Amino acid sequence: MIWDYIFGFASFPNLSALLVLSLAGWLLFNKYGRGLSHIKGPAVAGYTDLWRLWIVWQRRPEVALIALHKKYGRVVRIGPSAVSVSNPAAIKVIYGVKGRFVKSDFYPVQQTLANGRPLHSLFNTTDEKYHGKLRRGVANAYAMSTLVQFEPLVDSTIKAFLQQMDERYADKQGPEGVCDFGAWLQFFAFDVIDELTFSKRLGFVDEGRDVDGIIGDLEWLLDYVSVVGQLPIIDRFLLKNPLRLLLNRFGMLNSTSPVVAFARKRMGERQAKQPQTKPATPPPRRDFLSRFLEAHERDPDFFHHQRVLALTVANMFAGSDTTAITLRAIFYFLLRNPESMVKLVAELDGMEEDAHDQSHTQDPNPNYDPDPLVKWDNVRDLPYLTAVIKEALRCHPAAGLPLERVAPAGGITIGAVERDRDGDRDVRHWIPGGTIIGCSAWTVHLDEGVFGACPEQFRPERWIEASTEQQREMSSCLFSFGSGTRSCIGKNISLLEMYKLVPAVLGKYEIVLADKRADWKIHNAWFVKQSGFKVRLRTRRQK
Ligand code: HEM
Repeated sequence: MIWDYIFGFASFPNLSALLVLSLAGWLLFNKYGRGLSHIKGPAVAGYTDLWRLWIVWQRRPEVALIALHKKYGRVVRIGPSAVSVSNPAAIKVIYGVKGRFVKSDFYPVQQTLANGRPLHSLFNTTDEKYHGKLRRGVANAYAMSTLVQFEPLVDSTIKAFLQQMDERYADKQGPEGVCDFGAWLQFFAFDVIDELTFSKRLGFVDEGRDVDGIIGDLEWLLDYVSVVGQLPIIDRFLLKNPLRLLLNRFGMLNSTSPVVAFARKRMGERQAKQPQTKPATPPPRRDFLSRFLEAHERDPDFFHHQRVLALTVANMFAGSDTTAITLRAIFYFLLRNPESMVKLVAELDGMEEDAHDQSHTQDPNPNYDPDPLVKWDNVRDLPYLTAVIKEALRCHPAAGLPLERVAPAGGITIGAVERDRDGDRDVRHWIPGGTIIGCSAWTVHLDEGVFGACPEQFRPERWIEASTEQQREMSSCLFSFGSGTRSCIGKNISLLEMYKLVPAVLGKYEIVLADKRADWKIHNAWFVKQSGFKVRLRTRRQK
């Protein structure tokens, strides 16, 4: 009897109607049942995450987000269960050291595969306990005190970079002298991270090209993760579908990315070279891999080889494009603001002679370097250089999407009662537990209350003119490296690269834009990459 009823109902029109009703019910639940109806935003965004996906697909989500915050205020609903916050004060709440807001499912989409298994790295894991143990085990390798030991590794890549600039472009007329500087800065950033991690450059700078298609592969991955990350479930049907993983595990399909293949090869070489007995003193130049392998020796169960591999891959994934983007921003903004360029060059020229590394001159040997590089210790406190780097990080943050976290169970109140000339305004918002919430540096950095007037303008002076208290506030709200327990562990390394490369290039060349009328092009696929940044180089002087 009941079966007759069910089969009688299961006609095509009835099933279609049921489907339409369920879909409508689900959309309405998304819009009104998730506890976010009180937060303003584009109407469609409340119904489906496909809206976010579409915005990201168009490759300028940072522009869309800035416009949304201008229109709707500091808290904007960008999905059925997702909000973006542009209020700098929210950084402490969302990314605070207690780590109560865990990373969202956006991050595991970024896990690269090795033998059909996703690599859980420092960057992409959502497991806070695991992350804490992993980070504590290797934090020392990234510490400020370790930088001095990394300096020679950065120097060797800078020298290779300058040599290529000399041989290929410097002082050349016509099309021959036009250097795609943006591409070269990327070659530099990739080679530095290879050198720091494995003591071996892959050869991007030496060959002037994308070796083994690594840059192209990462670009593809970023295009994929930025879009799929808006609806992470799709990843299970595409890159991480179980059949694909299984075929990969049994060697019937090779989906190991070139970055992982490169890292694994280097690890294999290192392990083959390792002596049977431990040396009494560690080697003088310890790269990241040797430090990670030391962690493996201390705790082989936790830091097993797959994890060591994940750590090296995280360096390459998180440390190459981001640094290249910031370097491009520094040079580009300087070229677009000649008065800033003049001030910076004057500061660098004014450095004392001993700011240059002449350590090897004590040794009267053929290694004498007539063109020494500045030392980190001598440039790290230069006020204008520091202001330029901070301002470039502020105006063009490398990460171009909100750094998504999940609000803790029990929910949270964001905002405060604000007082202005018109009296008190209650701008508090209740965010239910489980909501995806995040700040994007692109919107946070436009806060006039923190960063001063005309925040859309590149003006390094704002970091110098501000009072000590304001400077502290600005630095704590500079969100380019994230904040809290999951903030960038490689920040010091990238600063080392910037503080060394910028003086090296500007000390050697006068740079001009190849075509002043041509703006760079921007492609935001999680990382906000620029292209079409071409220059000419004229040799200034030999030190
Ligand atoms: C200008 C250069 C860089 C920028 C702008 C940058 C930006 C960031 C940001 C925003 C995060 C936090 C992501 C989040 O919360 O979702 C992060 C994390 C991370 N970065 Fe960087 N980064 C840079 C350079 C580097 C370098 C050179 C390395 C490696 C040597 C590196 C390794 C990492 C790692 C491993 C994490 C994950 C940290 C954790 O969760 O514990 N980054 N970076």
